[in-house]
Amino acid sequence: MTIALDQGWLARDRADVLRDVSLALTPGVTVLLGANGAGKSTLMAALLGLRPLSKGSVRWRGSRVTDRAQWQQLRRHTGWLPQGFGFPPAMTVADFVVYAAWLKEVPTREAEELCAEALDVTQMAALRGRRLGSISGGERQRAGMAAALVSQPAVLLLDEPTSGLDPIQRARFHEALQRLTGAGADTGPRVSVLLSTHLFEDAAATADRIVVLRAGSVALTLERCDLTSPGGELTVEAVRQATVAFMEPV
Ligand SMILES: Nc1ncnc2c1ncn2[C@@H]1O[C@H](COP(=O)(O)OP(=O)(O)OP(=O)(O)O)[C@@H](O)[C@H]1O
Repeated sequence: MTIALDQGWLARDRADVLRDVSLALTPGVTVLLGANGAGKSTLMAALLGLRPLSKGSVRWRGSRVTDRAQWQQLRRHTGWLPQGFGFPPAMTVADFVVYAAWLKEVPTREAEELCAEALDVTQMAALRGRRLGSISGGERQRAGMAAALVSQPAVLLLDEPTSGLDPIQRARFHEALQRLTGAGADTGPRVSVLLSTHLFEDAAATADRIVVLRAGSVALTLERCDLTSPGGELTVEAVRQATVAFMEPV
């Protein structure tokens, strides 16, 4: 199952925030790199239908998304962890994930099991009774990821989920993502993840492919195999060398 943006243009205040962007999300992790203001969050908002395109279209399961029912279908099958999301501090981790399941209209009889699975994948089960205001930033981001994936979405949009996390919490987040999307994951068909970040380390640890956005346009697309060493390893330095020139201002 894929979500795609076809020749998407989005103009605001006389500037083009997105300029003729075409991108198809396929199973695995697509890491979206780009300088501040390149349009990463706007691209996610466009995929979710939160920003109407001036030109172009979003496609879901091969069809253009045009009417309300189609947008509802897309949203039902898409999880989203927005950048700088405000968490209700008094809510427990488990209640937060249950609430997300309710918002996504997960049937009650399935909700308990799916919440437990989401907490397990994100390694948050031991913290299920803790209030969101009493856990670390990294744990909150993993709770946010659990909430985003509780409805078993086909597509998961993660907007700078590792921003502000220390190296250990970043590694825990990478592990959670690998548990969700990696070979042998027992969550059924592989999820298509779009993860925006400023960290080459995120790309090296998680990317199946890398897309660099520059001034609202796709400047570079690379598959993991384009960058890996003969031993199959993808280093931070290899990501940096391949991408940094494409992030310079135009
Ligand atoms: N609501 C808005 N109205 C007008 N311009 C906007 C709006 N939202 C974003 N922009 C502009 O669109 C451009 C892209 O912003 P966006 O937040 O998508 O970039 P980004 O790549 O996610 O940046 P960052 O890495 O800083 O999060 C910026 O120039 C921004 O000023």
